Amino acid sequence: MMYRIFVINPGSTSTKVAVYEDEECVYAEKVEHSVQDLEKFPDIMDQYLFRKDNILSALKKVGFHEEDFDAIAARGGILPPLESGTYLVDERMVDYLLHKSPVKHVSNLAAVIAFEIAKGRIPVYITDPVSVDEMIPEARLSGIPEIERKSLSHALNIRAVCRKVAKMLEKDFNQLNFVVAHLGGGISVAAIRNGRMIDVNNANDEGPFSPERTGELPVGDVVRMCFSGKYTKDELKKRYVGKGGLVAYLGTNDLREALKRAEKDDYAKLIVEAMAYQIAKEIGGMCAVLCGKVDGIILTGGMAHSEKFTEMIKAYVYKFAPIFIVPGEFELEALALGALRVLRGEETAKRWGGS
Ligand SMILES: Nc1ncnc2c1ncn2[C@@H]1O[C@H](COP(=O)(O)OP(=O)(O)O)[C@@H](O)[C@H]1O
Ligand SMILES: CCCC(=O)OP(=O)(O)O
Repeated sequence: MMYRIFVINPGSTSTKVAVYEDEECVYAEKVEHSVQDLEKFPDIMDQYLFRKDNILSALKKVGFHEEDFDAIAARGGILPPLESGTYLVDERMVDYLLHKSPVKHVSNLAAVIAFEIAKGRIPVYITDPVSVDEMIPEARLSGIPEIERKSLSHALNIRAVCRKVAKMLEKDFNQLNFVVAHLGGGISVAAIRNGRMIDVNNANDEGPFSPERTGELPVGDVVRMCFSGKYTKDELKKRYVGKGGLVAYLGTNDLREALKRAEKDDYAKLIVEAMAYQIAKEIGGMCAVLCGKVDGIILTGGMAHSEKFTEMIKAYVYKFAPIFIVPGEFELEALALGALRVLRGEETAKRWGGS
């Protein structure tokens, strides 16, 4: 029996959709949203109808209808911390994502829209949401009791590329240790021990600076900035997520553009090299988390397309473990395969305990 799955993955500036028939992707589209379109919605969650209309139009354009699918697979958003795996979406989860999630992230919309499209006729699944949390206890402490470190990462792509490399090595993912650096608009660097993500930088607040985010900052200076009276809370937030990193230094979030400028401009060269340096430093830290027992360091995400950039990182970390470059992201595929494993009965969908 063939299963047809509709996949929904909203990103900050686009919504990606795909149709899978078993493991085969028969249709994929990235629906781009202009800044002008998105600016109409000051609150991300108000984009709900706009995103849903875009998704349904994309479907209709290629002749699919809601009733053609056996399931919908949606990117999981910011739920309370949870184990990796595939979860059945229910009303309580939808309510949480819509009204209670502590972080407004566009991934929160995916399951909500999917649930509305499914109308209870077919199941909706999320796989490895942003808030997958498998951190070991010692990774949780920040140094201030009221603040616990949070596991908010590109868990879906990180786990998908681990599976790919494990398959290449003809080994079981659950018996391998990896350090994975997802190098996108935001950056997550994770330590994977026997298939579990035991530590990862929060891609919004910690780790290296990235094309659009500052990552970790010197805390004393941040406090001074907060109390300077010069910025509102929202302005400061935008400085560290959205307008930080490459954007702050070079006015672009595009590594290709930054690399081009670096050929002639020493300042741009310094910034790109500093980003590679910070990424390497985080990778080194995660190698220590794994006590140096690392089967592979995986570089993935959009920036891993650039050989020039991955070579800069490799120069620091090549002695630690074999390096695997898996450019781009495999989120649509990972969502489809997560749902497929459940439809085929190879895995049971987890029920979300709620909050
Ligand atoms: N072929 C490429 N060469 C170098 N950098 C690239 C390439 N493709 C994408 N990038 C860079 O990757 C970053 C975005 O990563 P991506 O994973 O696509 O983003 P997102 O996190 O938004 O999904 C941008 O800085 C972009 O310039
Ligand atoms: C908050 C962690 C996940 C994340 O940063 O996703 P995007 O890069 O897609 O915003």
